Amino acid sequence: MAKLVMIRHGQSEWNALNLFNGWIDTNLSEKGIQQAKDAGDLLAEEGIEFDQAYTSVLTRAITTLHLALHEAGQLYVPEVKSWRLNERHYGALQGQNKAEAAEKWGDEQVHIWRRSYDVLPPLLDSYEETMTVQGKDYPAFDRRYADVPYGDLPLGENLKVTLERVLPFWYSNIAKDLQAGKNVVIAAHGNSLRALAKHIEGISDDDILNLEIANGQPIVYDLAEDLSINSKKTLSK
Ligand SMILES: O=C(O)[C@H](O)COP(=O)(O)O
Repeated sequence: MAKLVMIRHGQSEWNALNLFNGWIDTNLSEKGIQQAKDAGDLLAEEGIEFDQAYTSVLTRAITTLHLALHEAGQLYVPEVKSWRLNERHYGALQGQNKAEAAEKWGDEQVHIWRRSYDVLPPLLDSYEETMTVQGKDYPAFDRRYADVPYGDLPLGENLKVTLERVLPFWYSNIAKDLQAGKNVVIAAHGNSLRALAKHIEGISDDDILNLEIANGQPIVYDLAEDLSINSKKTLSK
């Protein structure tokens, strides 16, 4: 039996501003830093000893992993970062305000873009190096993606496409560790984790619309050797 813990990063600066974040690299807000530390306290209380950690190549998830592991006294745990665990790419919505988008396109359309399984958001026309929001430059695509084959970089993703790029990494790394009985922690993003939860829990394309994952609240799965779920619980303060 192995434990899999999934943590959505703490609140980001763009979550706080209600902006579509996606692949844009933003920091944790003060609240997000506290949420990440709280997640570490909860894991310490739970007494889980991790063998392997995974995260994306986005700062908000990496920082969350480090703060949580530090708080849990397990910063030494080996970690692997992969672009495949990144947030879903929000296409041309990235950097836009979610409430303003709802005023422009309607609540229902924006909800479909945010939560449907297979409707794509408006796509970018081309890869942008950086984007400027509120006078600040943010890297969009940079050297952290140098090893990703050009055609694999998204111009916008729905949850289905997100799952399709998460799954190769699940099979090549995470599932193997779990089958070997290792306890694994993944610090990632609302939608890359929804995609993984869909796969692990066998959630239907329709029901996945209703799954929300909160910032900084660890989800603990106890998994059998065939990766079926013995139990699942969400930790919160
Ligand atoms: O990318 C984002 O904006 C968030 O991390 C997730 O946003 P959502 O809840 O709108 O999918």
